[in-house]
Amino acid sequence: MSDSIIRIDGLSKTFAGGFQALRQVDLSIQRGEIFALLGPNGAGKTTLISAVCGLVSPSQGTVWVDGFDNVKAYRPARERIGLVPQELTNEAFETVWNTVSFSRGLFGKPPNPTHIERVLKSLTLWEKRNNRLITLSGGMKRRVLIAKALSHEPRILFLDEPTAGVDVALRREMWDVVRELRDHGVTIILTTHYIEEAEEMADRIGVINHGEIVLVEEKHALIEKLGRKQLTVQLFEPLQTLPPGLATFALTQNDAGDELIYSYESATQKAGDGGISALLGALNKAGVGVKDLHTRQSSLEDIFVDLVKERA
Ligand SMILES: Nc1ncnc2c1ncn2[C@@H]1O[C@H](COP(=O)(O)OP(=O)(O)OP(=O)(O)O)[C@@H](O)[C@H]1O
Repeated sequence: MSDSIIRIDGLSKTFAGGFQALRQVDLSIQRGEIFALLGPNGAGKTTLISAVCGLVSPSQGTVWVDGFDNVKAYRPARERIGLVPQELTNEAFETVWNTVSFSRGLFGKPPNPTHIERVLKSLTLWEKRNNRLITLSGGMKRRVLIAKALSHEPRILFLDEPTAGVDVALRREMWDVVRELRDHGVTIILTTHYIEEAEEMADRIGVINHGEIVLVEEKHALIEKLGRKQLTVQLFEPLQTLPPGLATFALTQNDAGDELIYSYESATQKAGDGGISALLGALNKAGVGVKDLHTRQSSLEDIFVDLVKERA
């Protein structure tokens, strides 16, 4: 058997109003991996994380955290988990040092300034330790959230949408931080809407929809499946028939005949017909005037819709 740090068995959650947010979820998280949980709004990601962290009580099923039942052995299970929420709440006037130290205290752990110092240094927050949170940049605030979650030395870190609404530079910075934590042996579970984030970070990807895990797959296998792109070629003149030189390409035309739509695999770029440059060459050779080009990658939303349709 592989080494699971979290095992979720038959987990269901029906809220008081009767809404079923989780349906018989079975999932194992491997020790030391980065697992990305993807799903559209309302899919059940936060409910699932909350149930694992013991913040939502399941209607059915069991969660094992490092061998501890998270209901019957709540304390040791919860102690192993750090949870990074999306936003800081109500601590604007507290200093970085105090807020991170206080988080440790919430787990009943004795003060350990050496650990807090190590965490702050590893997140490049050490220079800011006496700053009030209100004076920090957005990126620094996100790092404080991670520092708080690491203050009690958890082995597992949950990150709920770690880069929602942040710019590209900061997103890359967050990714580096997460990777470094993994290199130090922390198991990471993150939720995200960004395919790019999952693509960049995750060892494995799970997709949840309508409270059901619809797929769990090793990243590379998933990207092979999902990474489709579309190139739309706008023409100066509508084409009545495709010139023979274009017959080898997987093209469709719009009704007006002035757009050609070409689908190809983005992840591998291994189109058997030679790909975009060959297509443009063939258009040129056939004397077809190209007005404009657009590429479009399947969005996560598209992918989910496809996944759900496939499994309907
Ligand atoms: N306390 C609650 N009572 C009733 N329904 C709830 C409660 N909390 C969540 N839900 C519902 O459960 C479903 C799943 O919500 P959840 O927050 O887990 O989704 P999510 O995948 O995290 O979505 P998002 O990406 O929007 O954060 C939603 O339809 C939500 O309205």
